[in-house]
Amino acid sequence: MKYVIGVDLGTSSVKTVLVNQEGEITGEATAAYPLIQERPGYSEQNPEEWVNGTIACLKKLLQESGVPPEDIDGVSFSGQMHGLVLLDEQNNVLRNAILWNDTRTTKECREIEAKLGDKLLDITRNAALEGFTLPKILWVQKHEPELFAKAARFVLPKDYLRYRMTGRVEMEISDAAGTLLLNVPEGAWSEEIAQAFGLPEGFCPPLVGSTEETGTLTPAFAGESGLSPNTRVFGGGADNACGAVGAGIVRKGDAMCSIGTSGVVLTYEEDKSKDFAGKVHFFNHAHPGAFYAMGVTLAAGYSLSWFKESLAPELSFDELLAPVGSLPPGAEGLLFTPYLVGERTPHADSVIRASFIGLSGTHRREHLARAVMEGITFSLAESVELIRAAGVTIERIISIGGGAKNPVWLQMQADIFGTPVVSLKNEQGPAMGAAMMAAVGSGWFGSLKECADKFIGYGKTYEPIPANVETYGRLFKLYQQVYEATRSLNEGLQEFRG
Ligand SMILES: Nc1ncnc2c1ncn2[C@@H]1O[C@H](COP(=O)(O)OP(=O)(O)O)[C@@H](O)[C@H]1O
Ligand SMILES: O=C(CO)[C@@H](O)[C@H](O)COP(=O)(O)O
Repeated sequence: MKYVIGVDLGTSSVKTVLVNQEGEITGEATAAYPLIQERPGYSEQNPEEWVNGTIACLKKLLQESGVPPEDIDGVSFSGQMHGLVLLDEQNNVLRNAILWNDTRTTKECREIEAKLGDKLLDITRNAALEGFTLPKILWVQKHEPELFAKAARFVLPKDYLRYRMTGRVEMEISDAAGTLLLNVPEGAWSEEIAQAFGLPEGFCPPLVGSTEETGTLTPAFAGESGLSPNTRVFGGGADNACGAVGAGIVRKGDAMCSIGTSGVVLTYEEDKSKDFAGKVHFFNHAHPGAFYAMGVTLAAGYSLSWFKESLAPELSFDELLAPVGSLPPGAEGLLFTPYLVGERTPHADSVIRASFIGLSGTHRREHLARAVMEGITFSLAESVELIRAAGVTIERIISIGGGAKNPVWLQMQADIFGTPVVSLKNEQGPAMGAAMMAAVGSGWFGSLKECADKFIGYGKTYEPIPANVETYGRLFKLYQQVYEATRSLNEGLQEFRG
């Protein structure tokens, strides 16, 4: 039997999975690493931690599985998006990586908008957000000019890890899409943008595709990890592209709803001219020539885990949610907006905070829990609405993440989105998507579509219940008013925040 490895380089940990030719996970290892948060809004990591964590995982994977290294055909990656890793001429790391959830770059975003005007959307198809990479580059250029003068190129987190494994500096395209330096429809670096911000020649590394081979392991990395130096290494993808591949979102009409710590609604797109006016992200997919549109709710599962930790830490999620199914849609007049850490889609707003609206003396803990689940789903429904408004037909939504573990929530998603919602039989997340890229790269399948047909099994389908769809339609209109109604209140409260 042959194997591939998927490496999911996340924000809090790296997870590696060993997958056989049947698509079965035969080994798994994770290693955590810290966030460095020196000031409010700052979020950094030391790239060396990613490399050390990955080596530890690979060693464990080999030891525990007993699989001979020569039977592992290939390795590929899923990466936390947008993080800036600056390299000097010799490819030494110049400073800690500045991560996707670092929000120090509001000024730089406004500068990008002022300098590029309409060209920003025409070329990158995305709005300037603090999380993206170009604003981080401009921040270093402005605040650390001596260090920036030494910067020869930049890479993203998983591309740095791949460089350390192969010795080749390349950037994979689905991840490059989140830099604001890529011409997304053309799938090529935008020289115009690089020049507009005075970035040196060669600053953007050569692009590679997700299933494209990027060499084999260096003898040094093979020695440290225990893998064979003949192991082939493939491009990989942005974590959301890998999540989509791992959920089988590789065909027109397919959409994904992921409720993890954050929440994502994502649709597969083939038309590169599709115009979302920057209201949702539009990125290159891992499938060559394809794209995806994506809306993000920053505190999705996080809102429910905050609620559980604050009000019922002694209960499991299943215990907390057990009474929720007997309540009617709307939790008897209670709405929740999930803005615990600000929001991204449809309101890119770091100041807004969450609200319960309509709280009454008759409400009990289960009403609040239901309102939180509904509020998270309404927020994701705003992304669904924006994507549909651009003319996209969504035939079914594959639901993944912690939120897909609860059948009441899956039915709620079908009723609020007004679309059949399908769970996966054996969900493995972005690491599986990464392994699938290695499987296709290794020649096991002709395409990611073929691989998805073999590796991914669907579970139950939840059909929308017409009476609930009607009730939620009315509640959604009220929910959508809460943002504007609470915006200036939150601006006023900002000075009192800890
Ligand atoms: N049994 C459950 N029922 C409903 N929601 C759950 C359950 N378990 C976890 N969750 C939700 O899923 C979230 C975690 O999802 P997960 O996909 O593991 O997130 P991540 O990988 O981003 O940490 C939690 O914050 C919680 O809101
Ligand atoms: O910023 C984005 C996408 O635009 C995030 O999806 C990060 O890529 C999240 O990484 P993890 O939380 O999955 O580590």
